[in-house]
Amino acid sequence: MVMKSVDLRSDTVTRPTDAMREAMGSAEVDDDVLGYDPTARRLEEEMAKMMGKEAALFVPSGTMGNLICVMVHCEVRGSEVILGDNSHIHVYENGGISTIGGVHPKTIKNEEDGTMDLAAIEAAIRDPKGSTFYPSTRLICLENTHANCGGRCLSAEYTDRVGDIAKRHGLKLHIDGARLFNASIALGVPVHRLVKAADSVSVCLSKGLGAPIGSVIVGSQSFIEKAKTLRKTLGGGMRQIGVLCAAALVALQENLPKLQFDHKKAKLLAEGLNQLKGIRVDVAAVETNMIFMDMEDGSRLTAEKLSKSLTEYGILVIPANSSRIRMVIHHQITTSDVHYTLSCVQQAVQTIREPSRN
Ligand SMILES: Cc1ncc(COP(=O)(O)O)c(C=O)c1O
Ligand SMILES: C[C@@H](O)[C@H](N)C(=O)O
Repeated sequence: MVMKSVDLRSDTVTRPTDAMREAMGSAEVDDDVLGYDPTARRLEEEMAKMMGKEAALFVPSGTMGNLICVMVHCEVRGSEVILGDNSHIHVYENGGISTIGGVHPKTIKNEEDGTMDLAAIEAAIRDPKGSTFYPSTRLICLENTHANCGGRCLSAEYTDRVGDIAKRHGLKLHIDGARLFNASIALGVPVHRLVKAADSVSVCLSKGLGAPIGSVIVGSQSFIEKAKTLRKTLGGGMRQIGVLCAAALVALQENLPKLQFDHKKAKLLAEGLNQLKGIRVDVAAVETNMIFMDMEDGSRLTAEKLSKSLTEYGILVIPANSSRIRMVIHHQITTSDVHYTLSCVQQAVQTIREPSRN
């Protein structure tokens, strides 16, 4: 019997707030292909300033933001990018950097904390003398926070060290910062400091910030000019985008301060889940808004069975694998939703583990 609906599938599931809808309805707009949409300009200028970069560009999605950044950095045929084997760009973007961008991926193992071993990064850089046979390394990509590592944060110091490697070898550094604001709030470090070493960053407005659509990429003025042309080539040149950017401006104002509460609710949920028999959660690894709930061997639990059972209570989650469920907190999840979820998981686990008792 569904008592209420709690959508923990992702922080991409939020609905625009009334304030966002109002701003969208009254947004000042113009054709952003023929000129500049004034509201888009405002958002882009605000984001460039926050990130400490020269310029910014609104793009329809984080996937397109990453693709554009990789393609601009790797515009020479035979380019190679070093990135994590568990990175969103490598796992969830349909191989776009290769199939569309013609860029060769060189993956390195992501550590549990979302980093890549620094020595392994340096060892993966191609020797320019081998260019007869090998692709040429041109870019290193990081992801902060790291989604497939459970929303783990990369420190500014680690990012700087990767930036030093890139500079030493004449490479560029891109950060997939889909949830960069979550990292900033969790670490207590301003976003511009987290990305100081980066040549480009893609930041999602449509995740924890709760905007309905879009991402923003930032970089140098010349980089963004190339990115704008490529956005058009990829079909991302849009007209009165102020309607979308107005919602993003509201999201920055209203929801950025709320991210800290998302993290607190994630911790509360993680601690409660970890008390349940048959369930294990690495509570210390819950640094931001994501929780990985693992089913213990011999518990009779599987991610498929448990997620299906939770649906009957109105709890929506996505299995990460056969014995792991991912839960993502966002600003439209209340503390009461967290307590309801805990109670439903407890009942669902008991029903699966001890069917005879029910
Ligand atoms: C880490 C990360 N990067 C990029 C993306 C892509 O963003 P979009 O879904 O807007 O394409 C996502 C998820 O959506 C993500 O989790
Ligand atoms: C699944 C993935 O593409 C999305 N970014 C999410 O974290 O929900």
